[in-house]
Amino acid sequence: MNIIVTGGAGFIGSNFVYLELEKHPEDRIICLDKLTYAGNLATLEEAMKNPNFRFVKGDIADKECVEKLFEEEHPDIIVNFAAESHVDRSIEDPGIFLKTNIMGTQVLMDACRKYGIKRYHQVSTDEVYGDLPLDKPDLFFTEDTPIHTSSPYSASKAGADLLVMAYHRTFGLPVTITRCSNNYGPYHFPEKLIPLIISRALADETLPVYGKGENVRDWLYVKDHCSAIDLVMRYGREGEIYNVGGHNEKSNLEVVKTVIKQLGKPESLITFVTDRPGHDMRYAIDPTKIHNELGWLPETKFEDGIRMTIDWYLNNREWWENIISGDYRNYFEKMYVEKDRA
Ligand SMILES: Cc1cn([C@H]2C[C@H](O)[C@@H](COP(=O)(O)OP(=O)(O)O[C@H]3O[C@H](C)C(=O)[C@H](O)[C@H]3O)O2)c(=O)[nH]c1=O
Repeated sequence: MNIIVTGGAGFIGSNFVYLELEKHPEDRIICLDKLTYAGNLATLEEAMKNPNFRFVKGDIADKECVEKLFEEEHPDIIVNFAAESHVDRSIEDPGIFLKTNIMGTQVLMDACRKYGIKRYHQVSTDEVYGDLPLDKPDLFFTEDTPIHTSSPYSASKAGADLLVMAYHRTFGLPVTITRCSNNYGPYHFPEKLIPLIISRALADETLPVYGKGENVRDWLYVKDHCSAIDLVMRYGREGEIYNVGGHNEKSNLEVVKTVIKQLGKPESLITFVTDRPGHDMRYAIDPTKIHNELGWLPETKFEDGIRMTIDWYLNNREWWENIISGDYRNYFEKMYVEKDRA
């Protein structure tokens, strides 16, 4: 099969490219990526050596570029990872989130209708469900939980999900959606909590924790997430949504302290900073449906996953040091350090 992976130079997309090349050597993987600040060709260096892999630089919201690729590659499956994903950035500047996450999804699906495909798979997020309270630990997001978004980011992802389901109902497009909890693992861009804490702790810099650090996230090792997507896009039922979660709920402070401890750094680096506006309190996923229908379960315990992740960052310093020594450093200072002083 020919599979177009959009956003394949980003965090989850690149992990997915590697999983597909290894698990399905019979398939051809075409990566379409705009190479925004969060995309990185260095991440795909190994994939580039594989004759079954092709990289194309382009924007999913660019109709001409997308149609040209469909004409060249005759894809069977499209997996859409391409998205602006950072909640804080969406609060600063929502426009690009709507353009890429919603309009980009529309352009891709229109191409699917025009040229015909076997499956369009949308990679979505549990943030579309909003949040859960801390004092009701037995509540989880299921696929029937109503959409209730908090940030421009989650609203844009929810808008895209609604559009995907509308294309299924109205045009009969063979679609599936997965909604995942927070991913962590190799190639995670160091603006996100875990890699940010690792990279800053290694440099003995302050570690910004929003509010009191009580917010809870359900951490999912990225490779487990990728294997779930692989199953759903091949064997999931058309028109269905599948939640993908790790059952690894941790408060942000717990996560930060775990990383600091493993790196042998002092807790005095922790700095409590102004909270994120509209900050979701708790995410927790019930993955019963994907387990019952497709036999998927997360394989990686948080204790193992975080150790592997820290080791990866220790062994791949060049990858993230190149990122944080560039423009991103200025962005970070503006977003966190100045805010902290205010
Ligand atoms: C960057 C940063 C974050 N935080 C807090 C904010 C959150 O409660 C938690 C994780 O934040 P992060 O921005 O890494 O991830 P989320 O906002 O939970 O969203 C992530 O997971 C979902 C599922 C997606 O869909 C998003 O695309 C993805 O970015 O740590 C801090 O306390 N300090 C910091 O410096």
